[in-house]
Amino acid sequence: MLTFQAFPLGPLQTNAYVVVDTTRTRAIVIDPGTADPALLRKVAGLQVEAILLTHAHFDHIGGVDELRAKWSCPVYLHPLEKDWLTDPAKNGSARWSDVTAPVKSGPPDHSLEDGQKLQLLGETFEVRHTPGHSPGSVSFVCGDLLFAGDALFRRSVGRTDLPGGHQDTLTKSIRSKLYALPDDTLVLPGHGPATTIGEEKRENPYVPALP
Ligand SMILES: Nc1ccn([C@@H]2O[C@@H]3COP(=O)(O)O[C@H]3[C@H]2O)c(=O)n1
Repeated sequence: MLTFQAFPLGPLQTNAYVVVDTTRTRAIVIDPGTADPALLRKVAGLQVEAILLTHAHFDHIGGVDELRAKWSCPVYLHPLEKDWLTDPAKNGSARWSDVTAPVKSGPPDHSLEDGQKLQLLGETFEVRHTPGHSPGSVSFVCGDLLFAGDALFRRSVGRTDLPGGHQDTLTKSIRSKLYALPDDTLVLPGHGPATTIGEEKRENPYVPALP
């Protein structure tokens, strides 16, 4: 069985996830907001196969280059945000100098697209394009795990007032791409605690499931 651990990192306590394979030899990292020592200790001695980005706001990407350099692993990002890693204006770090220094890294190595199936850790990670919080937001489905980025939170959803955000688009993404998953799917969001699809369909005040 895959195992995973959340690391809430940085000024916005953004969840980075380390997912480890059944043999406990390989890992992937989702949304490394910083190259935090605890996260680095977790992957020390493992082969990091990839860094997956749900989107490229600064608080999800600050650890990208350090991890990529240490493990020579590729970085995956949706093409609508391909320029955001290299541009502090686009990734938001230029705007919020009160909470962050400018965040800048090299460009992504690979593009993600809706429906793509990534073979990582001996498992399939399906990409679902879930725009609305940002244009290139994606979620990753692996078995009964959903890495939802900032699309869906426990009893909340991502903000839609930032550049490229759009509320109706987010609502549509959540209903069509995430609520379509089985109720017992464990939702691992970009901020805050885990939840399940069934709970959010019943209890989420921002995007109730349609009857
Ligand atoms: N003090 C701050 C500074 C920045 N932000 C931005 O809001 C975004 C929420 O989604 P995110 O992808 O986690 O990125 C966050 C910041 O861009 C924020 O919400 N609050």
